[in-house]
Amino acid sequence: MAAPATAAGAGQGQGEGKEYPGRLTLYVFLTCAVAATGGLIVGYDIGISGGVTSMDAFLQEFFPSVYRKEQAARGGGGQYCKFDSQLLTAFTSSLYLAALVASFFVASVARSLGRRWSMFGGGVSFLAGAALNAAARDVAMLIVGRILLGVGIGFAGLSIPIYLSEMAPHRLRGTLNIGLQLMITVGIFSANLVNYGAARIRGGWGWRLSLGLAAVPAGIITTGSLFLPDTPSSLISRGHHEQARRVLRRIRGTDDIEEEYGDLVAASEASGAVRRPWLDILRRRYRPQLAMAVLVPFFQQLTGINAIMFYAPVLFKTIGLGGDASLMSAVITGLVNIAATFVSIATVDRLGRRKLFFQGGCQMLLCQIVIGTLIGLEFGASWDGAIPKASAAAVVALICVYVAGFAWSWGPLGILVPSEIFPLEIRPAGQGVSVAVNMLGTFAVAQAFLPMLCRMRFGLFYFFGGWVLAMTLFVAAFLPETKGVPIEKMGVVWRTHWFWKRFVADEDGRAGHRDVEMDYRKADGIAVR
Ligand SMILES: OC[C@H]1O[C@](O)(CO)[C@@H](O)[C@@H]1O
Repeated sequence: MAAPATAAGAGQGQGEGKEYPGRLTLYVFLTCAVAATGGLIVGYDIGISGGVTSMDAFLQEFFPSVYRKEQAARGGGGQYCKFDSQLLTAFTSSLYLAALVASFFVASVARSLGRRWSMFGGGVSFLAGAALNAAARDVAMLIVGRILLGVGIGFAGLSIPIYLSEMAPHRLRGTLNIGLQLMITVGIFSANLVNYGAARIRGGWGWRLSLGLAAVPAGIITTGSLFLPDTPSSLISRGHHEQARRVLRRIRGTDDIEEEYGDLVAASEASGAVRRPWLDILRRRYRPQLAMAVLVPFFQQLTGINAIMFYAPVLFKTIGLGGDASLMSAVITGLVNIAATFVSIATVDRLGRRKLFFQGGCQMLLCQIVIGTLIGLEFGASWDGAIPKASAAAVVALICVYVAGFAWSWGPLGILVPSEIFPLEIRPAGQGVSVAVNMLGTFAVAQAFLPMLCRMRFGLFYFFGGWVLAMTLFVAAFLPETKGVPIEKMGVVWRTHWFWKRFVADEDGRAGHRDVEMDYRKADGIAVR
């Protein structure tokens, strides 16, 4: 059923979209669900490292000096610094550097072989990494394994968000895209559970189980991707027109796909002129998208979320909860993370991206101020002994509220927004930039968190809080609303934005999308200059 086009607000560049015929079919839902399972590998890895690096047997075997330091701190004193070791953080963060490097060449694979094969490649590399890690005999094996996992994550992080955004009917793009973040949160949570169980295994081999079980999510996406069709956009841009039509008919559940197909072809033809996406992306007319591809993931990581995700067990141990209690608390934050992601799924295409960013930002900021103050008051600058039970419980509760705020705002939207703003010709390159920045940010936080906790102590929460304030103001002023705008017509949100229009306007004539966008703007009652 074709609904009439609705009017789009200009102001912030908000655009309500037009409607193509078709509906949400079971088929598109299932393909998106299978693709989203790739998020499990990303999440599993984020959740597993913190728990493993707090297991005594693992530390004794690979990082004996950290182990001795931790033992010495058990009697009290030095709480903020007991886990500070560069080698230990290198274990955690080597993966993110590898993913960063991988995201640069995956863009070419996604462009020339399609989104599906890049997902498959990611799964295979991740499988190999899991095997190597589970069998590790020395730090070198551990780190090579982590690098393979990182390459897997680079592949998945680049191709899955694009896949989802290209398959989804645009009215439900947010909802379906967030399936990926949902799977990331499920991955983190499963990893926390596995760690909780593995830490209890006698004989000190629990960490092998934790690292080896990464093969399960890797197996799921590797096999799953073999059954997925490629996206219509990707098929068209590689010249498979009939196949693209077939997929479009099937995913929209109607034969009346010519209008959408025509727009996709127009977008693809416009993009045909772009032969060097890595250079073209630097052109002035792509400046708004490039700015977002860099800043959105950069800010996402500076919320400080991964300080919690990686190190929740360490952090909770640091504030004096026992080993088990701290893993258990990490499990609780994991559950909150999943549950709150559903809020985003349910509201993102109705409320829009901006409202969620704004509400989530305010909630995180408040929590960070209160947590910092609470820990500061309890411990001050010198940290001796454990925090009283009531205060520790309050910190855990506040961290949950903070995680919830993140999970319906910057978590999913940090993936969704970059995947939906780029025109086809530079979409993989743009997503590559976004994944690279995300990985760099994740790496920096992973690497810097323990030394920062050691030096800034409770002030660390204020540090991240300051960034959350900055990003919330940034969104208010610079991020246009993208809900409901067809992905191939996204150019309109920049052309009607108070700030960004100056970058896109002067190259209009050469933009290629001009006609398509003009039609869209006329249809939607947007003033055409
Ligand atoms: O759910 C939290 C997780 O979500 C991400 O931000 C990905 O969007 C990760 O970096 C983080 O660990």
